[in-house]
Amino acid sequence: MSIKRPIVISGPSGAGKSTLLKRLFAEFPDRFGFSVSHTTRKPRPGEEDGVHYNFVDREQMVKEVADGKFIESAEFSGNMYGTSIAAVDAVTASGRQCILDIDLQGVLSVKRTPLNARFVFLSPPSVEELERRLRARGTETEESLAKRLETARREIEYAKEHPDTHDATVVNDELDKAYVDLRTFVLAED
Ligand SMILES: Nc1ncnc2c1ncn2[C@@H]1O[C@H](COP(=O)(O)OP(=O)(O)OP(=O)(O)O)[C@@H](O)[C@H]1O
Repeated sequence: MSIKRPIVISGPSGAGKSTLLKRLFAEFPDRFGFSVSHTTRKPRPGEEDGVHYNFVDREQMVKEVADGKFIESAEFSGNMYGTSIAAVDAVTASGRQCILDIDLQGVLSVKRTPLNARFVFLSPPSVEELERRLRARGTETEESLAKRLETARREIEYAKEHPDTHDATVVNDELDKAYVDLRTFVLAED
């Protein structure tokens, strides 16, 4: 069986991307592989280097981006994030379908590459609910929370105004329902 097109999931911070992908990888460990992004932000409790992210310092990342080692990279909330060519190659080499979790700037960059991905936008039910969830997650300072909410408003607005950017939108209101919707999208034949 040939490997299917990569899938890009994007959506505001706190929309539930990690939560839903964790379920997907638990249900289909052999079918899907995660493209591990690089970031210059500090790990959150429970995050493992090389698993959730490749945690790097800014100097190293700036150099590798300049050396052309990244498919996309972007500045978000005061930190750099990016997808290295090696991260996608590693998944493909394992024989799995690649799943990428990237922000809107990354989505627009990936669209200009030959990756030929399918795109799904994960939306929170509202910005108010997003704020509640981010506060409950307890990972943000007031400053980073405000930045994330501001970016979320822009991303939701952009997705509304440019519906062609994504092949599907999943609203993460009730988690089980959102998971079924996401699962349906990722399993759909190209
Ligand atoms: N449907 C849901 N109902 C209630 N809480 C949810 C739901 N989905 C996710 N959450 C909670 O919301 C918080 C944010 O989810 P998660 O960390 O998965 O978001 P994310 O999109 O991966 O964020 P980031 O991009 O910042 O990593 C988590 O604490 C998670 O447990």
